Amino acid sequence: MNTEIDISALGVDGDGIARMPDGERLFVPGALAGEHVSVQPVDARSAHLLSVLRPSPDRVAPPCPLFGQCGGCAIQHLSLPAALDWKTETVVHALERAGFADPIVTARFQSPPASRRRVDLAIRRRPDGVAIGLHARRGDVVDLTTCPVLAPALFALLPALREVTRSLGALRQNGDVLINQLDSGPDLLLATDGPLEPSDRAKLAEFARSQRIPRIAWRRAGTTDTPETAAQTGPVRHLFSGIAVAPPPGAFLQPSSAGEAAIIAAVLAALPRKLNRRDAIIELYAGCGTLSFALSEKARVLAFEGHPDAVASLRRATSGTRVVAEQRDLNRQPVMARQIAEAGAIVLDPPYMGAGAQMAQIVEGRPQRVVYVSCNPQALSRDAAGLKAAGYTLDGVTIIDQFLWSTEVEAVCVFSTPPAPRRRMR
Ligand SMILES: C[S@@+](CC[C@H](N)C(=O)[O-])C[C@H]1O[C@@H](n2cnc3c(N)ncnc32)[C@H](O)[C@@H]1O
Repeated sequence: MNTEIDISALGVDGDGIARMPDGERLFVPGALAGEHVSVQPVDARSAHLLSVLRPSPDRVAPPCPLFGQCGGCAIQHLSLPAALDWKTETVVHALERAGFADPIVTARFQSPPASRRRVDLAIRRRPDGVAIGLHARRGDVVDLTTCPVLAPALFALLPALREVTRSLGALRQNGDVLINQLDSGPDLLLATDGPLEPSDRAKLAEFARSQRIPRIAWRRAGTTDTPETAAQTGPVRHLFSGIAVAPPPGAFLQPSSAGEAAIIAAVLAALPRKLNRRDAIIELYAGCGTLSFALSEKARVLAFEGHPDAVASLRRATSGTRVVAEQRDLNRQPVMARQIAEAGAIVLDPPYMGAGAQMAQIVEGRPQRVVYVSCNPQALSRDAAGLKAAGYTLDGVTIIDQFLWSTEVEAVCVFSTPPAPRRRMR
């Protein structure tokens, strides 16, 4: 039976939320906060949007014809300024839940459309060819025939990529491809559900030559095997703060270069003023050095990273710099409180699940400045609660929206604590 309801909020997945008379929440995909809508209930917790009777002033026409089918974007019906406000609130609420009342938002950044330089796409063989794209929210792959998010150079590869993957014996039904748009050109990590035959390698080599792709790596789909090089036409190279790094296939890269610059600027601005040349910054979850070389302009950097290939590429680039890189699984073997305590500052950029066991050592080490780069407000809330309990203040937070039209948001948070009082000698 159709019902009219008021939408009171936008949930973390981008669905409208209505409060029902029994206090339960009803999720309505496609509806926005403040709207009066007509819905058809699907089950006790969700409903299908039939029509918007009173639209939000923030509602806009989605810029992409695939919106609603393709699972890549969740909030194209919300204006970009309103999306940035909503993402800001998500981070602010996460910090409030951790105990920091009224966080000061120091700066906000939103990347422009058509600037995404890293993407992970699914590949499906179909009777009429190959589809390459993102999964529908609860369904199959939607062929990416247009995309307002991807950088044009990256999107331009897709037609030729469809053709070459269609011809591969290694692609039986399913595969995926991670593309990093590096300074040296597109870097592809292809995974397929069948083994790579010599004839496949020849086709990939020709594709790499014709598309000016320096490297195509391959591994079996569904595995985390070390990728093998399937085709190489030239060196792989990417500059981080002017230092050339050769990232491994599928390396973590910030999704846009402007977003990367905004994160670096916020992290550098957060460092203590009195750092001197002998101080060391401890950088945790350093990847291939996105932040490391920028930080090294301020002090020595001890950079810890768990992925062996990432840390190897970082290490190869450190000669002549003030960065020392060490491989460490920071869940199993965190940097201990005693070493943390001696650092001039701690900079951490943990994965989606947050800093886990490493956070306990940071809290115990009580460094004066902790700069936390977050990609998940829930994990940030958990980790920041430990800092609050230890007496830290939150100096400010920078909001970074570089996953345009998705529900993802990043933040750079600056935490400080006064030095521990010295014990008097009796
Ligand atoms: C969000 S990325 C940040 C990388 C880098 N700071 C950047 O901006 O490019 C998180 C990094 O944490 C690393 N990582 C994930 N789990 C880890 C662990 N248990 N120990 C150490 N590093 C880990 C990943 O390999 C990845 O490089």
